[in-house]
Amino acid sequence: MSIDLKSLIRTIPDYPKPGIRFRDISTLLTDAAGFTEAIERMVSGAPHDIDLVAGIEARGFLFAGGIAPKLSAGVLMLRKAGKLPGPAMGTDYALEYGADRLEMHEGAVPRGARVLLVDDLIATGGTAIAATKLIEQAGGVCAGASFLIDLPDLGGAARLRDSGLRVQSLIDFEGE
Ligand SMILES: O=P(O)(O)OC[C@H]1O[C@H](OP(=O)(O)OP(=O)(O)O)[C@H](O)[C@@H]1O
Ligand SMILES: Nc1ncnc2[nH]cnc12
Repeated sequence: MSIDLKSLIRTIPDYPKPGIRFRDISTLLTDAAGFTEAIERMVSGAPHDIDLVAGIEARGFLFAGGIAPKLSAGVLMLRKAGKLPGPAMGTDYALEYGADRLEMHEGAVPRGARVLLVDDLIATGGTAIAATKLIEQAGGVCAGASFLIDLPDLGGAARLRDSGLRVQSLIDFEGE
């Protein structure tokens, strides 16, 4: 029997700002069976001819680290501004509750490498679209995107699909 992964997500109202319903994955992460099943389902819905799994800091790292070995792929860290030690390239983007910048090491993506983008959640899609731009700017091919959670009311997954990307998510919070 499959686990009801949605029941393992906790919703915290008015975090980090009034009006935001924060979908907290920490309660799924501490559930060993739930986290294991989430990784297995993300792997089975993703394209398998992948060279690198790109995880978005911070929560995306957890899923990228779980998925990549199962696809025999490496992990590409997409970090927030100023965290990488080597020469980096980056892009600025808007969030549901602010603004941020994503960076990656120059030369981290071999030309033509097939990259699966992974994060815990997609909302407006600002972060994921910035990530796909960065991967492509670096010479990689964004072969798909996998999220644990989609907030369809904010339209991010639809925007990504409209750009031609294969997108999967396991859990939706719609109109709630
Ligand atoms: O689709 P979007 O509207 O761009 O929002 C989605 C992003 O927001 C959250 O990260 P956050 O920026 O809160 O960073 P964190 O993981 O470091 O807490 C989430 O983990 C995604 O990366
Ligand atoms: N509502 C939300 N909950 C958790 N992470 C988010 N990232 C953007 N919107 C979010």
